[in-house]
Amino acid sequence: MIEAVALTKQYRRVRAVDGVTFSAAPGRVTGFLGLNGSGKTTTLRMLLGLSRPTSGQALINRRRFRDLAHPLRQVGAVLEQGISHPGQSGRAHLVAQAILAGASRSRVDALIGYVGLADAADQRTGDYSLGMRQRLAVATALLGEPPVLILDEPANGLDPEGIAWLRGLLREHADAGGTVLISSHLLAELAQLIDDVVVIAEGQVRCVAPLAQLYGGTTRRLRIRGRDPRRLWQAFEQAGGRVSSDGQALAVTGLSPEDAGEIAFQARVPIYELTSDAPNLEQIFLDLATAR
Ligand SMILES: Nc1ncnc2c1ncn2[C@@H]1O[C@H](COP(=O)(O)OP(=O)(O)OP(=O)(O)O)[C@@H](O)[C@H]1O
Repeated sequence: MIEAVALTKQYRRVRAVDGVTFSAAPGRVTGFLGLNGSGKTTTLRMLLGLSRPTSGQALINRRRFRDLAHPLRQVGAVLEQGISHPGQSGRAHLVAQAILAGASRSRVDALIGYVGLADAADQRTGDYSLGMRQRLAVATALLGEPPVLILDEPANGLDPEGIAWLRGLLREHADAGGTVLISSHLLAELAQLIDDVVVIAEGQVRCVAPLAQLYGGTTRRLRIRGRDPRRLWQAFEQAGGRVSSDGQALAVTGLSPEDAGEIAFQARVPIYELTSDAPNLEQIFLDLATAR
């Protein structure tokens, strides 16, 4: 469990984080979303004990990071900065970090395979691609088998295969009862991955909701073509839908695809096409992240 309670960070003139309250629950992947400079990194650094809050509380499993008995066994972090010495191999880095995390050599070997670095483990990390460095950072975070994972923009530098890998890994972690908090400035990048959303803008929380609720709040538009458009138009309107036409197809809002199909069937009009606009997630996010 991760909790931010009225968390605030004031730098000299900048209030980077301003009364932020949210929680990330076990068994869920929580996306922490905001545009550049919105306060994500500052919040995560406070949760990880790397920056002291001006006021409010940053808690991991109900304790401040510095009060955790075995921090590396309770929380794993992937932060934006490079974590390894460029001259060191990935394996050497993990072996050194394993000592701090109280992890065994066999755990290191297992993690190298788990994050897909088996072929690159003995190369200098200075020669790693950004994606390989992200994989190494994830392996480092997992060394102490922590139930809580905090990741700052981990999808940066990953190709689609890497993102799919990360998605599988974090889902597995949450399904096993772990807590995952993952930041990004792109909602679409996380849409397949997260259960809950926290949107931050100008240091303040703008939205805390399950992802499904963000989707649900938008009205989907159906595009429908059938043999008798005029009859369909009437039938949809009678059922409470709002109908317009672009000359080729009807655009219908206010009805679900299931309703529209049933209504066409009742009206005995064969349907040639029935598609539903996917909600534009990036637009929903931008609206939230830029609203005042
Ligand atoms: N050490 C610091 N001293 C002064 N201001 C800072 C410091 N760290 C961050 N800030 C300011 O606080 C605000 C929030 O920064 P933060 O890095 O938390 O945002 P972010 O959402 O993580 O952005 P990004 O995605 O670009 O990393 C910014 O205006 C930033 O300039």
